[in-house]
Amino acid sequence: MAERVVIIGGGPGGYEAAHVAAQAGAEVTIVDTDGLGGSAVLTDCVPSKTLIATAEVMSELGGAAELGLDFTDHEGDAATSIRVDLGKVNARVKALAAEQSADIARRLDRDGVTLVHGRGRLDGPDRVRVAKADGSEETLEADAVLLATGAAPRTLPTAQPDGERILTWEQVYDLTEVPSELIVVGSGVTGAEFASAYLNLGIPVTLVSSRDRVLPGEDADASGVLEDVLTRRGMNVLSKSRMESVTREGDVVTVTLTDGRSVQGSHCILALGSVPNTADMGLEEAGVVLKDGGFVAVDRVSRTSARGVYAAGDCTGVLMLASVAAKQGRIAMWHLLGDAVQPLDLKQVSSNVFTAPEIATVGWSQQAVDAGDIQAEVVSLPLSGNPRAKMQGVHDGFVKLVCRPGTGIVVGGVVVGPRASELIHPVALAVAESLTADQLAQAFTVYPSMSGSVAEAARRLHHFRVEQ
Ligand SMILES: Cc1cc2nc3c(=O)[nH]c(=O)nc-3n(C[C@H](O)[C@H](O)[C@H](O)COP(=O)(O)OP(=O)(O)OC[C@H]3O[C@@H](n4cnc5c(N)ncnc54)[C@H](O)[C@@H]3O)c2cc1C
Ligand SMILES: NC(=O)c1ccc[n+]([C@@H]2O[C@H](COP(=O)([O-])OP(=O)(O)OC[C@H]3O[C@@H](n4cnc5c(N)ncnc54)[C@H](O)[C@@H]3O)[C@@H](O)[C@H]2O)c1
Repeated sequence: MAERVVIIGGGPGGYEAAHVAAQAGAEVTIVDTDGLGGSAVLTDCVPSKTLIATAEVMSELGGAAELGLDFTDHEGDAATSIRVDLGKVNARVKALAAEQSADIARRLDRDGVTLVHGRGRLDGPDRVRVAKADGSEETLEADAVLLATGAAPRTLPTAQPDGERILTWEQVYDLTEVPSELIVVGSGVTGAEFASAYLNLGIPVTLVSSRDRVLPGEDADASGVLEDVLTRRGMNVLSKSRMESVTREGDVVTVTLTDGRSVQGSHCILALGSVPNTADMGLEEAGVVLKDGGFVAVDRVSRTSARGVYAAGDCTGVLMLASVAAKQGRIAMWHLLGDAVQPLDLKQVSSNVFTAPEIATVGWSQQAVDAGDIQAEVVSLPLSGNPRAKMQGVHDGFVKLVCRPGTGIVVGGVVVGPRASELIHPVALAVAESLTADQLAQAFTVYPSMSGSVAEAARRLHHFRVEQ
């Protein structure tokens, strides 16, 4: 008899696992509350990158004068005024997210996956109870369960979203009018991306950052470049500033800081991190151990502490990325169904911060090298010397490579610049395949191209070995 797999949560952790299990012949059911694609497709990853696509065009137009495009008429007045129609942008964002969700539903249907709408909870390790919107309940028996319930925006009792002017990142797409003065609280990846996007859409932005720099988790040189660019473009970055509360009076939102200062604006986005969707799910009763903050504890093949119960994605708190969620989900199913499986290796994950400029990273970091966690050489090359960058008016950014001293094997890298998300791929390939810097340098790059800087950085790591 086919294995009965029940997956709770229809985001990338859940739906990618469903494909693997269905293709292997399992009988698969996804239980989901919000719609297939999960937060990744409906509220987080896809909508934010669609918004950022519009912001990117605005940002490129901002640099057009340097390339000889004149936006003024003969009297020197602006002949073309470019303004964002946020209503239109957000309608496009929502339509695209809905279409992607429908696309995922069609593909799962084709694979024979059953979808049950409702909220799932464990009733022991091998039974899932689903509470449906109409008040009815369904019980699903399972040989294995995958928890893939994701996470939700963190708020504070003193900073409660009202959905109009005090917003979580999930609520920004209901805006139809352009904020006159936006305050973004939190300078992690979410906060930095929204602050950068709205700034590039022409909106004055204040970024409240509790740490001494934006993106405290990223490469220090990269976040330095970003902060420099953001402040040059007019962003008000308040560092070492912790928000105490957010209040609203009429059209004015006030963010009060713990040191007594306050900042006012028309709208505020809270980007304070996430909390896992693991409460009231019968997890601990079923033997599933939770870590600090309520995240599900898993091993590198996505097993929880309860036999037959796996977990994937943001609910595990392991590098909260859509790509990692999907990989954890697939690994869980490969392991369950006895297929060849390689445990999750976070050192191979490439990620990108979609700010302008973008920051892409893979493998070991310079921070780890500096801390002595790994012995490695680091080379950094500014993009400003790259011929293509000069032609395109790109002044900020760099390529950094991290490589083992003896073997020359590339173990990490950072790219800061336009489309860094694409430029990181050769470095990710080198890390995944244990290529040496010499091998990376040997491959032809197009002249002129930004990727020429990746090869140039690799050439800098070459050590001449002269025969004695
Ligand atoms: C603003 C923002 C931008 C991001 N951008 C990127 C990006 O560019 N690239 C990237 O790789 N990552 C990005 N991420 C991270 C990415 O969105 C998450 O890592 C990803 O969504 C995790 O997928 P998941 O399957 O674990 O959960 P989710 O996508 O959150 O899906 C979980 C689903 O389960 C449902 N659910 C919850 N509880 C239950 C229950 N009890 N019963 C049934 N269903 C339930 C939820 O409603 C949801 O639909 C971004 C995150 C944010 C906040
Ligand atoms: N492009 C992407 O892939 C992408 C985009 C967004 C998020 N994500 C992922 O989602 C995860 C979460 O990122 P995030 O940025 O949402 O959360 P985070 O936890 O990384 O950052 C939240 C920030 O808010 C700050 N903060 C908390 N309380 C505060 C207060 N009272 N005042 C001021 N600052 C305060 C914290 O110090 C922290 O720096 C990350 O793992 C990230 O990789 C990925």
